[in-house]
Amino acid sequence: MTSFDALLLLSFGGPEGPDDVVPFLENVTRGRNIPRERLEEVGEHYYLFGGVSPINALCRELISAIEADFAAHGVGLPVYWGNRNWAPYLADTVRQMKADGITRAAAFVTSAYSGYSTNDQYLEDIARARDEVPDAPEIVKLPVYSDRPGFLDPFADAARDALGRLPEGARLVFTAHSVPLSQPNRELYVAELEEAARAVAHQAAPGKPWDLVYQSRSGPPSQPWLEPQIDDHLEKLHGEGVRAVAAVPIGFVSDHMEVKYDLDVEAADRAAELGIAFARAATPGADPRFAALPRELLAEAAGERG
Ligand SMILES: CC1=C(CCC(=O)O)c2cc3nc(cc4[nH]c(cc5[nH]c(cc1n2)c(C)c5CCC(=O)O)c(CCC(=O)O)c4C)C(CCC(=O)O)=C3C
Ligand SMILES: [Fe+2]
Repeated sequence: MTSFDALLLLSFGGPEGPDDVVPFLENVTRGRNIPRERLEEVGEHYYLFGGVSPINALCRELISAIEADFAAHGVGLPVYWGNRNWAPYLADTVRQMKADGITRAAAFVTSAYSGYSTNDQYLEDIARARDEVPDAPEIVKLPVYSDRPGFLDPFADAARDALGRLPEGARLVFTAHSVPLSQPNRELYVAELEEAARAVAHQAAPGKPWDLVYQSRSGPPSQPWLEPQIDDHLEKLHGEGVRAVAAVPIGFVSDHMEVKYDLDVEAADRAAELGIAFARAATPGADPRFAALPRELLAEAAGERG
């Protein structure tokens, strides 16, 4: 760990009250060609929860769990937190790190996969934030971790738990955030999602069928995105006689708005209409095994540098 002097938790950010919702959505979608109706619809999801996204509280919980893991293993690094789209903004965090004398930080991102939205865009965030701060500390993004037990094992337990709440013969349905087919590195994102889903299915329900589908589609209807969407897939499964579904949000690390609304409200409603029993598996969140990942990745990254 000697080659790093801080850990940076890098996340998406979310609104913390009703007045934050519109400016947050403007930050997220600046220059991204998202239809106005879609934004108004997503705004309503946030207002339904008092304008508060769950994501910032989840980051605070994860930081506490990482700090506990560091303390238990004698790692003395401070943990910083910065976001792409809401306070604490990454540039402000980098400025604070500089003021504190940090020279070389490792970044743990709250997204496990390769792909533009899930990896490359966070690298752009780091570069932009560093540009804003004179003599900014070096920031090295830790590798993607969708194949690590610290990420997969909590999902496997959660998938088993969700199946346990359903009648026999329930189908495991993994979900991830859809992205445009034109997005750079989309193939890598999909390949890693399939690998992760296969590994969790193998642990939670060996030999049973499973599916990988998508959720939270955005963008103009004319633009093709990854499919099928979970709602359409529920209909198809219903047609095949499936009467129970355990949804596993393998594309996410915590229960943020896409999970709380798009799965727990929207997909759950659709399942109820179809007469499908529906259970949603928990995400890793602040699971100690997940919170140990930054330390494990740090040790590997430091080791590689000798
Ligand atoms: C792959 C992926 C992840 C997983 C990786 C990761 O976790 O980073 C993710 C996470 C998240 N996405 C989030 C929120 C939003 N994403 C949007 C829009 C978009 N997401 C996209 C992709 C992804 N998004 C894309 C291709 C767009 C279109 C615009 C663009 O090309 O950028 C919009 C605009 C409205 C809408 O169109 O939905 C919002 C509000 C939140 C916060 C939730 C909370 O507040 O709890 C989180 C964690
Ligand atoms: Fe998103």
